[in-house]
Amino acid sequence: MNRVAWNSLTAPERAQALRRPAQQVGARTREAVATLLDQVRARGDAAVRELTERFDHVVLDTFAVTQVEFEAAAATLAPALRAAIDEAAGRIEAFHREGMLREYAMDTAPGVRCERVLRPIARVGLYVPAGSAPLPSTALMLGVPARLAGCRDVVLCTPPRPDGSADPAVLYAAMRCGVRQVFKLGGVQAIAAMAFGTETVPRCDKLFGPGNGYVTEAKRQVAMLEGGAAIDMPAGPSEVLVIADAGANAAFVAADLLSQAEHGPDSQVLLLSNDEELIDDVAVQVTRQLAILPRADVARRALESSRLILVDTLEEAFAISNAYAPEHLILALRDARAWLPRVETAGSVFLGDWAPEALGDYCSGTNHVLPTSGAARYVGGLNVASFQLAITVQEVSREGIAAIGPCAVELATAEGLDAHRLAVALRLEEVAA
Ligand SMILES: NC(=O)c1ccc[n+]([C@@H]2O[C@H](COP(=O)([O-])OP(=O)(O)OC[C@H]3O[C@@H](n4cnc5c(N)ncnc54)[C@H](O)[C@@H]3O)[C@@H](O)[C@H]2O)c1
Ligand SMILES: N[C@H](CO)Cc1c[nH]c[nH+]1
Ligand SMILES: [Zn+2]
Repeated sequence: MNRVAWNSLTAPERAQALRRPAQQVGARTREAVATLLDQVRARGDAAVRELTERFDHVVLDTFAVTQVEFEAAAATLAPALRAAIDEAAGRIEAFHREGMLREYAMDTAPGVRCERVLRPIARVGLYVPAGSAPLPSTALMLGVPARLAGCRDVVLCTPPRPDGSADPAVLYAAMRCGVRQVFKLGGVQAIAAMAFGTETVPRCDKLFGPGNGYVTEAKRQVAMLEGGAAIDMPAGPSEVLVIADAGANAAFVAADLLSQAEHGPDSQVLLLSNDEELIDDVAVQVTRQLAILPRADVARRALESSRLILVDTLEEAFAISNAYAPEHLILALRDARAWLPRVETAGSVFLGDWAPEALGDYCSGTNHVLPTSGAARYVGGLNVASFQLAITVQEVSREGIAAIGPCAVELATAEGLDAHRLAVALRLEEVAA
């Protein structure tokens, strides 16, 4: 793996060391995605069918998963896997339920009642990746909060397998969340179908879920197009940043780095440590563990843009991490909790030697749909609120307008908006009469 000593790097070299491969989405990708979106928008299902043949090498007459397919999926799944999906769903639901927004109301002045009420987003589109590995856990991470929010229509797209079927574990996880509108579609064509609607895929108000560079770029573009759809966040190629001290277990750290590297060639994994010996040991462990990883080829490509970084102090490591804003941050530190206040940006944090990031991926209860490419500077991971509208309400009595009306009149006058002033002043006159 690439090793660097932070204090020996110039400013441009530091920027280069932390540059994400996914940020190098070139003009060519942007243009290709825009063209594919246009095709689906203009020609609906016919274009979706052609693109599925081109990119997934599958010819599909219909994309919708049938009741028979759902039942077959549940029946073919090994009982142990069904039980694991059920167990994970239970903890994800418990944690997300506890963190739900609440409605509230208060009197901001006598006779002025202000409230927040919550409504589900009516029709949401979920994307579950399956390009290089089907991710049933992602179906849970999306489906559980959508269900808790009470979304009326939940559409889910996931790429087809070579035989034209959908992954049975993804279907079982979808069913577990009450999702029955599932389409065997992947990539840009899936995002376009849910954003614009086609003859068979319903148009959705907001799209959710992770994906590769094409999926993430397609989401970015549909969010900017008139008649497109809102999106949750940029949730692209996986990342992890580990801050480890001399007492960390090198084999654990290496396994955590590789667990994200194996997601895709454009994943990025970083280790920051103030202990050179630990870095040596992690490098040895990475090589050793890579030798027996089935997805070693993918991981090796991700490691090309990954780094083992020697820092002078742990404080410096936190400064680097906060600037980088990683999707996942592992603190393999003695008394990791004591360092938590230093964390200013991150999608999800894992404290101590016994909290591998893979637990958050599957079953600790937190959500694994998290911001990548530095988006953790301004957005958090997926939660129930992502699927809700927070609507404010105000109810004002005669007493209320008498109390706060003059304030509005003053501000409207200052802004030179006379109709605003009048809307309040007329009522004030009536109340005074
Ligand atoms: N940030 C998060 O929260 C999070 C969570 C889970 C997974 N992920 C990431 O999701 C990604 C999953 O990627 P994946 O590839 O396995 O599955 P995917 O489902 O995202 O992408 C597969 C689809 O890409 C399309 N595609 C492939 N080559 C193309 C091309 N040349 N042009 C246009 N479209 C093309 C195909 O239609 C295919 O169906 C990984 O990068 C993983 O790290 C991120
Ligand atoms: N680590 C991924 C998010 O970057 C989520 C995931 C799903 N399955 C395994 N991992
Ligand atoms: Zn993962």
